[in-house]
Amino acid sequence: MTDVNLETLLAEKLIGDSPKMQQLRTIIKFAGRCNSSIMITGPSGSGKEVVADAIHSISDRGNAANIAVNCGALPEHLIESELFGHEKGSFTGAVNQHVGLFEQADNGTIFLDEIGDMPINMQVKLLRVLETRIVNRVGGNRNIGIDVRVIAATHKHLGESIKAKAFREDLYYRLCVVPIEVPALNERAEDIPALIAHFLKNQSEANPLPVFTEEALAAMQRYEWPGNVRELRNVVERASVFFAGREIFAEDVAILVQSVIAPANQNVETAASAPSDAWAAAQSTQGSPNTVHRENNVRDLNAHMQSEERRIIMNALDRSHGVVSRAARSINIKRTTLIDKMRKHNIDWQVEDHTDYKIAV
Ligand SMILES: Nc1ncnc2c1ncn2[C@@H]1O[C@H](COP(=O)(O)OP(=O)(O)OP(=O)(O)O)[C@@H](O)[C@H]1O
Repeated sequence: MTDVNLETLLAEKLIGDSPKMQQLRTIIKFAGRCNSSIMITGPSGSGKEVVADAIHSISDRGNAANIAVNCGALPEHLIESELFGHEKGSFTGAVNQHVGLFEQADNGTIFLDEIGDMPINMQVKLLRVLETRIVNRVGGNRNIGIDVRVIAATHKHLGESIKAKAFREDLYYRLCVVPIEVPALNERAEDIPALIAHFLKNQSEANPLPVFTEEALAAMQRYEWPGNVRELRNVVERASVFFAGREIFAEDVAILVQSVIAPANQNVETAASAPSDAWAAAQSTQGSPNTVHRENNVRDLNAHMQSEERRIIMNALDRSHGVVSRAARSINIKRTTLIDKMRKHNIDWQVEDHTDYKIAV
């Protein structure tokens, strides 16, 4: 691939020209040329999968398979056979032979998303495959050689998982040959107008597009974007419906971002028509009187944030009648992330007597 083609491809896939994005593109170009394992970190929705996809596309493996696996979404008892395959009859339900994802990705790339969620016993097996480049199907006795480039990603601090013995240090170093960090959107607010234009271009042609005024763009750049680029994409989609063919002003931005997080001192019903905390912060660099008052009452920021997170999750689950996927969508996080957080906060259907929270939905 010529340098010009490579630049064009990267510019199409990864929108944004801020210094942080330019730096990221430089690392991606380097990563595309080498064959080492890569660990991509960064907050949820920041674009880790987009980066992994870009690396695959510009690499020599670009024409071979690029297989993405969400390690947090695979049921624990199926992970091994999903990743490495199984032979017919190797366990109850194995009615056919199954070629695992590693074999399917031969000569190409496998993207192991949410690697921090991989069960510890599978981490040992993954490490062995990375070291030997050989897979064994469950119930099989053949060594199958594979040539696969591994890209892993996580939004977790794996250092903490390693300390807690939930993630193997040897696997971490094996995967983290080329570490890449994707910055949060609020660290590159300069990219927001270009991202908005990009997402508007992808909207249905059925409705006339809205027009973000300069002041609305500035307000969007002041907002914190806790859900990063994914949240921005959702807000642009919402804008295309609410403001089809109309101009969007700064005050309209509050309406667009409001449904993401309810303010701390409001109940769920009233929160639906009020701007979010992050929006309140964006409105004024001084903070509104309301914000200042709430902050003065906070004596332990960590504990406060934990209890806020729990409260928001409980409200979302209540509104979705315990349907986890719907609750996750309503607060703009992945279903697997919500399940993680439910575990962290000990939310389950046994604890809460009034609602039947269905973790597996
Ligand atoms: N730089 C970018 N240019 C264009 N689209 C982007 C960019 N970054 C992210 N996106 C879009 O934002 C959304 C979220 O990106 P992605 O899934 O890559 O995030 P992630 O960091 O992998 O999230 P998670 O941690 O939740 O898996 C996707 O729709 C993606 O296409």
